[in-house]
Amino acid sequence: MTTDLAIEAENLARSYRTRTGWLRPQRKTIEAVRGVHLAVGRGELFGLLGPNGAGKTTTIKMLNTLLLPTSGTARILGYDVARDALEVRRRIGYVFGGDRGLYERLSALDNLRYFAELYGVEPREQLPRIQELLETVGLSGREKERVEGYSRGMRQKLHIARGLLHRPQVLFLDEPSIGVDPAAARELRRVVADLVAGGTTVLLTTHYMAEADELCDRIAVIASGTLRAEGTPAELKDRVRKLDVLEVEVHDAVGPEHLQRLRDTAGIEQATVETSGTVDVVTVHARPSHGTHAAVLAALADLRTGKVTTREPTLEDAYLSIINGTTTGSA
Ligand SMILES: Nc1ncnc2c1ncn2[C@@H]1O[C@H](COP(=O)(O)OP(=O)(O)OP(=O)(O)O)[C@@H](O)[C@H]1O
Repeated sequence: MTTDLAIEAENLARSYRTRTGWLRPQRKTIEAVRGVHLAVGRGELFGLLGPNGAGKTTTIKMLNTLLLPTSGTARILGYDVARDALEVRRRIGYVFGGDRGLYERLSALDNLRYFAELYGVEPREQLPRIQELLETVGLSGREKERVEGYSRGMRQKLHIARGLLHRPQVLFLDEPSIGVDPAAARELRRVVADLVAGGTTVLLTTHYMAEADELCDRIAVIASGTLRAEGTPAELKDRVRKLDVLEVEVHDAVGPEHLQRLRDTAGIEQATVETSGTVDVVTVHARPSHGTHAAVLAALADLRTGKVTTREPTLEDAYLSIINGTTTGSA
């Protein structure tokens, strides 16, 4: 089957039926994914970003045949995920973050041997393929150790090696760097970038904006089951480039009333706060104006403020602006 697209979705939707309550249980339908369109080219590294519960994992599970769509269609390398599930499975790998999916009491080598058997890798190809993958992910020399002694970063690398055993053309990476330290996360990014350089198509979900910015060719932002924006990291950042980003250090606790005061100020599109060490840092997105500086400080007048800085918008600024609804549509 020939198509330039590795991943396609048209109007893809999935709802879950659940029960709420205990004494008087009631049926409830959750529309996790509501009509998603995707077109990912072969060899692309595509990021799917969104807040918790946005529908990222549900989307991935439909694309990799683990869940049937409630409506809509999806194809991987031209094969329909519902009708040609076997053909799809042969060509994809799935790696998810966290602790599931590996045998703790076995060595990394034995884990990979087991999965190679399970994925139907030819017996005489198994060992060379495993050695090659251990090399790719940087675990050579540690493969005889039991997984229970592995660090988070090493486990993630092993997960990636497992997902690549059968040489998938399309790899789904669901939060690969969750809980991994910065040095190990950088190593993982190198592994992912190398895979894409070698021609693998990757669909990645992550909550780390800097990771998405560094790695992804294109990004789609999903919230409440619908796509809110799509474009290259640069295109997404351009949406907020017309805004000034102001950061104010505050040495007292910033309350919801301060944020509300800021949001009610003319020209301010967004105000958020994050605690960094002993200070609260208030970030404000504002339309460029001479008065912004003074207006922001006035809104925080009852607090002890420190350094005020203006900086270039980051992908995180663009992301927050998209999911909070201050920018919409395709880039
Ligand atoms: N098996 C299930 N049964 C019922 N509801 C579910 C099920 N799986 C997911 N949901 C709901 O569907 C919605 C989307 O969940 P999903 O796991 O796809 O989000 P996500 O974007 O991957 O979130 P996170 O970033 O937290 O992993 C959420 O409201 C979630 O509670």
